[in-house]
Amino acid sequence: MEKYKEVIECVYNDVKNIDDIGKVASYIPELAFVDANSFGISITNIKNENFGIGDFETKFSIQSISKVLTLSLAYKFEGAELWDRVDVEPSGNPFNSLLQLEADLGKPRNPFINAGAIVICDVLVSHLKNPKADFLDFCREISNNPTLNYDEKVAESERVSGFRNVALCNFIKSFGNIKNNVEEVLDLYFHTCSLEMTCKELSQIFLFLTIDNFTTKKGEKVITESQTKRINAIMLTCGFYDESGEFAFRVGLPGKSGVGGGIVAIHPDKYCIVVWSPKLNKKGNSYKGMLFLEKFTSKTASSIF
Ligand SMILES: NC(=O)CC[C@H](N)C(=O)O
Repeated sequence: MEKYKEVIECVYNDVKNIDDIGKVASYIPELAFVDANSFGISITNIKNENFGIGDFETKFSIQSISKVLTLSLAYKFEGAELWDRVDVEPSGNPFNSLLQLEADLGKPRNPFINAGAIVICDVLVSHLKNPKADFLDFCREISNNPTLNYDEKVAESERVSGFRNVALCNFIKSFGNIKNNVEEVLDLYFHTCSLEMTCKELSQIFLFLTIDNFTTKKGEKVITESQTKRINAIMLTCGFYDESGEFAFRVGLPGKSGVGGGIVAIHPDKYCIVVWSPKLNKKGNSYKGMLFLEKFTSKTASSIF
């Protein structure tokens, strides 16, 4: 941890005051109220040792980072059958695009674009008695953190402004790939996106994808080793929408971003690192977050390649 700590302090100070060309997401009105200059980093290693700097203990909206959590639970339920409903190919398109869905007959390219995550939420609605409460329980259990919660204001803001997501869900349903009621599926989707966590909490919850054979405090396995490998692979190839290649090229770790400005990156068997800076580049990924991680993995020579 000492080696990482020194590099994090140094890169944090380097990146903190650079001219940030990004813009805070405002298409979900509630997200625009964030302090645009927030900047936090947290790293947790497989021994559960943690180090953080800056605003690493401030809660923010994790947005699409939640797509990894919903996928994990749906994969646990369905196993390999899940891939009949959603593919595992990079889309090369923006996260909220409708473009490929018609040609692909309502089967989303991957679970980390909005279309794919909406199908994953439909799978969860089919399996869970109380989808919102049960999914939250799953997150609380794998993180051993009973304080995790949704931000109802953000969820409501998404509901009233989520025209594209409503379109996506209805369009996919027209192909038969949404089995439940559209409102119920979207209600779960908007809530999962509204989950709020700190950088520290995020770097801890994702230990289940960092550590082989991870078990919860109750001694239960979350997903199998093979499932862990596959989810990390999808993060590497699809975690940053049409900038996934760029992230793999510059940072070299499996990761996932959200329009709240958070990025989670995993070095399997070593650590999980999280950066939060709300100003986003044109592809919807945190501008400073990507820069920080590029410098961090370069200086520590700790990418997976
Ligand atoms: N990329 C993201 O973080 C997008 C999530 C956002 N809730 C949406 O549905 O548009």
